[in-house]
Amino acid sequence: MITVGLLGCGNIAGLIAAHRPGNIRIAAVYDRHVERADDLAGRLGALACHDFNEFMAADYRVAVEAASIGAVVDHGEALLDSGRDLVCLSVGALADTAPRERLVAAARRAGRVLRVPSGALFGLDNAKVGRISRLTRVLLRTTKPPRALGLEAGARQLLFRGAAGECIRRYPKNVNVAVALSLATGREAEVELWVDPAVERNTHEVVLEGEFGAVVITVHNLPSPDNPATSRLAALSVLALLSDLDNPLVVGT
Ligand SMILES: NC(=O)C1=CN([C@@H]2O[C@H](COP(=O)(O)OP(=O)(O)OC[C@H]3O[C@@H](n4cnc5c(N)ncnc54)[C@H](O)[C@@H]3O)[C@@H](O)[C@H]2O)C=CC1
Ligand SMILES: O=C([O-])CC(=O)C(=O)O
Repeated sequence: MITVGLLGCGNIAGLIAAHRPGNIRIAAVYDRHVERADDLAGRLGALACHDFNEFMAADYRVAVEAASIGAVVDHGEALLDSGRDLVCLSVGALADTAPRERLVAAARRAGRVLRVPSGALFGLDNAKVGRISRLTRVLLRTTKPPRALGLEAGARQLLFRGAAGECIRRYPKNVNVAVALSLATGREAEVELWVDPAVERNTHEVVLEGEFGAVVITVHNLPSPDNPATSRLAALSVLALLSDLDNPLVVGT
């Protein structure tokens, strides 16, 4: 049984709770909105933590952050130092070298692992060959319905083109995947962020070229029910990651 503490009781946490398989028990939940923690804990029979100290004191093996970049910056190190693995969805917190190195150092000190799930993307598994064999192009082209960014647009519109680190600074709730792709490949991704009133799904195109050859992967993600910016796949991907922690047969690089 894998025991989990959920940091953040919003949309992804709700999906994790609804779809969790039998080998995962959510033992404790924490949100800065106390009523969200109470509500989710009530549905799960978990401990509702009303502040971060309570969450630290609770008994679970893996912390899953589904909150915000700020939550990772504020609490990531303490969670790792306490001897838990940390699964981090707000990957934008790892875009800059200094905070990333602080978290990695904490994981190393504690002998634990900071895990970045595939989230809303497919293809991070073999994208990791970029750390072994040269890639000449790493591009993420993301297209979302305007409402996912709280915008109205009459036509397809390019919001941003440039480096992943700059894109996540400008759109911290929409392109965590760009930072995940950069970390996987070891090369900062170029990003195009579009809004398009003609699309219903959050669409991510991953384009990689290099010594291995070339690949284009397009993911057409259903948005999640309570947050159109976030794809359902991101929550399911965390459950797949957690399920593998105790698995004697692990598939995928
Ligand atoms: N890596 C990936 O592929 C993806 C990552 N994300 C990221 O995952 C995170 C969660 O997404 P959702 O569940 O859709 O968001 P949400 O907004 O529905 O829920 C986030 C919850 O966390 C709580 N929270 C935020 N900061 C907190 C803090 N410092 N301390 C305690 N509670 C805090 C909020 O009150 C809220 O209830 C976001 O940062 C989002 O950008 C979303 C989609 C894909
Ligand atoms: O859920 C998605 O499609 C991607 C997303 O919001 C993110 O990476 O922050």
